Amino acid sequence: MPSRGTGAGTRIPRVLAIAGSDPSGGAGIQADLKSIAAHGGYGMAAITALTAQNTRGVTAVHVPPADFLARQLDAISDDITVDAVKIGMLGDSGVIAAVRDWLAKVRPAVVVLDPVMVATSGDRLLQESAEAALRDLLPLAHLVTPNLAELAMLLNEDVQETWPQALEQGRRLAAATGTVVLVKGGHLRGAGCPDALVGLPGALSAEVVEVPGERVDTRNSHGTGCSLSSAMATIQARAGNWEESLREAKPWLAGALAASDTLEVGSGNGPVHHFHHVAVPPMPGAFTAQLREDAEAELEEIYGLEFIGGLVSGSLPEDQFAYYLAQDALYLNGYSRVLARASALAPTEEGQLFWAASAQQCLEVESELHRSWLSTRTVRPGLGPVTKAYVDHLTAASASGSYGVLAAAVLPCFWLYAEAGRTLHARFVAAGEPADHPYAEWLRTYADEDFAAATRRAIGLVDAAAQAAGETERAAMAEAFRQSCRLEVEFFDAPRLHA
Ligand SMILES: Nc1ncnc2c1ncn2[C@@H]1O[C@H](COP(=O)(O)OP(=O)(O)OP(=O)(O)O)[C@@H](O)[C@H]1O
Ligand SMILES: Cc1ncc(COP(=O)(O)O)c(N)n1
Repeated sequence: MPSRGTGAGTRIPRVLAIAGSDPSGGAGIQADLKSIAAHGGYGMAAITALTAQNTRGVTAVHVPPADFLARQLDAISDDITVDAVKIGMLGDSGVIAAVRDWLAKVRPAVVVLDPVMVATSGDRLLQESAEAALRDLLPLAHLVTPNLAELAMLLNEDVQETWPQALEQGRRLAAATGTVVLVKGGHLRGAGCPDALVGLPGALSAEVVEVPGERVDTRNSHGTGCSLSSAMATIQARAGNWEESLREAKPWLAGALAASDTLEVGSGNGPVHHFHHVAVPPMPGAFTAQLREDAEAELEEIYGLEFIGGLVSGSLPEDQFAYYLAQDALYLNGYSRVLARASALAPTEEGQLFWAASAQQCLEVESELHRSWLSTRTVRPGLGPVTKAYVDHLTAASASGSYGVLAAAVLPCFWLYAEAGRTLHARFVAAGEPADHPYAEWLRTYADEDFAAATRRAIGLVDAAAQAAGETERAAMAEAFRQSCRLEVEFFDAPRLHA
């Protein structure tokens, strides 16, 4: 019999699940394949039985002829080296005999046996008459992973209610079979959810190696046993150490349970999220569409500001307009510097060119402000508190070292300004563009199609940066954008408060 239980050293372990099918994807081979892939293995599946089930329970079981399972197993081992095997639902004694023969012939380096008998829903997944045959199969495994009810059934004993009693039962099963037993605390009561490896003297670093865990408050535990045993087989093929394998698999499973709600699968005991640790990049356009949705409140606030109302109607006091222009000029100078930094950080030449051109354009607009608008005005306010806060925020974003964060921080000055400008101009046109309007010339500058086009390109660049970013960086991008939106609102409100 194989006794090593280790296939250490394989780079991508080739892991075979011999198990039943759960068409709803939460347990059985479907869970096994996800779990194997989640741990970096190459998954294979020989199907022992078909079940009709969902998160509420099993409605039918069909076990194909055992000969056909033998054909599947031979087809695999005739061609492929199997680094680890995970065995789940077996159905009946004919299937068990086929698996036993194949194991004896091939002797895979790692064999994990999850003695599936009854589903979480209470439905039988192994004929009662096959229980003895399953017991006889245990010594062919290197690791057996029963839940508390299965542990008791395999020993013909009562189900244990306390953890120390369960561990004692685990010892008896290890002694009876000569394999390492993983005693699982999933069905215990209480806040803790421990698991423990129990082995004969010398098999592990101690006779009982416990890995503690917190109980995750969820009813989505469908397939946890399948997922854990497949994870153990896959990690063991690499690590060659059961204790290390459990220490890696257990927190992963806790994360999969904690993230299970995000899947929204079924109305019963739902599946766990096997790939909770893998970030999925947003679809093109999705990140910036969300930013735009989040900025709606700020845009509405801008439209409601006294400054904006006065600018459109012409009733805005001149000193407030002058203050606004002066702050705009000061802001643009700082803004140009951070745009130049965005150009320096941009990952593509297209982005580099765009931000550099925008930085230059900004300085041109600033000098035009001085030439045409500020030179005729006598009031020269210094750097206002909002202007300073906004430029400081952008400078901090440029010092963050993240191109994505910086690009997101500079975006509202394009986007909110372009949208607000378009609306203001439309209102001015709707009012008949009165000739004696004091701010007519200024309002006309808002109808700039080149600026609208530049805004579209800036949005595209931020979206591309979001797709390339990880989840943490994307969250920082959204936060930098949101803060700039707030500062846009404050910037338009500043003349009322500080002029
Ligand atoms: N609520 C939970 N919080 C954290 N871990 C859990 C929870 N429920 C189960 N587990 C873990 O899931 C794994 C499977 O344990 P369990 O005792 O439920 O086995 P099982 O009954 O064979 O699984 P299944 O529910 O798939 O039949 C163990 O590692 C266990 O600690
Ligand atoms: C095909 C198949 N194999 C195993 C299980 C056990 O999983 P659970 O106890 O979580 O229902 C299952 N329900 N279906």
